[in-house]
Order: sequence, then C-alpha cells, then structure tokens
Amino acid sequence: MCHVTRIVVASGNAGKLAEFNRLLSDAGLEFVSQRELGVDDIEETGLTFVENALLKARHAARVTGLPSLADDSGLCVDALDGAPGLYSARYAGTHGDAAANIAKLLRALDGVEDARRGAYFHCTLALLRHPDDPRPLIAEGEWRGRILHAPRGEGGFGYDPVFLDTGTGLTAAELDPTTKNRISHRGLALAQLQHAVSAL
Ligand SMILES: O=c1nc[nH]c2c1ncn2[C@H]1C[C@H](O)[C@@H](COP(=O)(O)OP(=O)(O)OP(=O)(O)O)O1
Ligand SMILES: [Mg+2]
Repeated sequence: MCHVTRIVVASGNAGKLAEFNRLLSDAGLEFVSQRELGVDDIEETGLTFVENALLKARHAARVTGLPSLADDSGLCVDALDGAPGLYSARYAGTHGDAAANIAKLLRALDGVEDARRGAYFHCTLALLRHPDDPRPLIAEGEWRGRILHAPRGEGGFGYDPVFLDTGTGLTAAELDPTTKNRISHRGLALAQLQHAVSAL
C-alpha cells in the first residue's frame, strides 16, 4: 500500500509553481496547484508577508480540504526604503505585470550608483495542515543582491532579470533553476519546512 498525501500549493504564479515542483519532488507527496483544483486567487489584504501567506494558505485549504502551502514574497530595495516590498506584484498598478514593474523600478532608481542599489528578495511560507490549523508552520528566507540598470537573462519570473546575485555575478534570470533554488529566498525558506512537509 502506498499512501500519497496531496498538498495544494496556494499560488497562481506559474514561476513560483515551477520552482516548487522542482523543490518538492519528494516521493509520497503530491503537490497540486490551486488552479488545477479550481481555487481562485484572493485579495491580499494583509499588511505583512506572513498575514498574506496565511490568508492564501487558509483559503486554498478551506476550498479543497487539503493541507496547503502558500508563499508571499517580494523585492525590498534599500534605496527605496524597502519598496516595493509587500506590494511587489502590484508595484506598477496591474497585478503581476513584470515588465511594467521592472520599468517602474528602474525609473525609481535612475541615477542611483551601483553601491547604493542593494536589495533583497524576501519569502514567507505558510503551511496549514487544515483550514483551522491553530499552529501553522511558518518559514522565511532572504536573498541579498543588487539591482542592475537594465534587464539580463531569460529564465525565472518577476524581477529576476534585474536582480544580480553578487556571488555568481549572474542575474536570477541567468541562473539555472537548480542553482536559483539552492540560494534563493524561496529555496532557503522551503528547506526549513521540508521536514514538516515530508511528515504530513
Ligand atoms: O524569485 C523571485 N524572482 C523574481 N520575482 C519574485 C521572486 N519572488 C517573488 N518575486 C516577486 C514577484 C511578484 O511581483 C512578487 C510576489 O508577489 P506575491 O503576491 O507573493 O505572488 P503572486 O501574486 O505573483 O502569486 P501568488 O500570490 O498567487 O502566490 O514578488
Ligand atoms: Mg499575490
């Protein structure tokens, strides 16, 4: 007998889902995206990453009856006092318009020298065993780098083409997916939850 635990990944972001699929290829677990199960995106009304991650995870768990994993993440730029941060997905107005978000970010940093273009990606993950789980598992990760003056690379999603990983000298969009997962905010956060996810 083989018992397969299904977990809903509470995200509508195809880039995140691809990264989760690669990270979560453990035997005995089946990860299903919320869209495949007919779960719609909800409004992210929280004022913190953790609140938004919990809102998304709870909604997906409630609709599907499955344990759920949600990710709330963003890019925090030093010279912009942490903006776009929590509002990264809707920075330029339309939710998830990466090209417009990048254009707005590069405009906001126009004339700022390299030494002052530091930034980090933040990721908060929330894992709920059921919608009313009173002790959700939370994990966080950060990835420091620098914002370039123009996009570079074809991989990844979101702000990846303008985010330089100073360790490798490559943008997040130039890194191969396995390397990005090993060093990224999302990969680091998920490493903390792996054990709990496997024990579900
Ligand atoms: O590794 C990353 N590489 C590039 N950009 C990234 C990354 N991680 C987060 N980001 C950006 C994309 C989006 O502008 C925002 C997340 O917003 P966030 O609300 O968490 O996700 P989302 O709305 O795209 O999908 P969903 O809420 O359904 O999971 O930060
Ligand atoms: Mg979102």
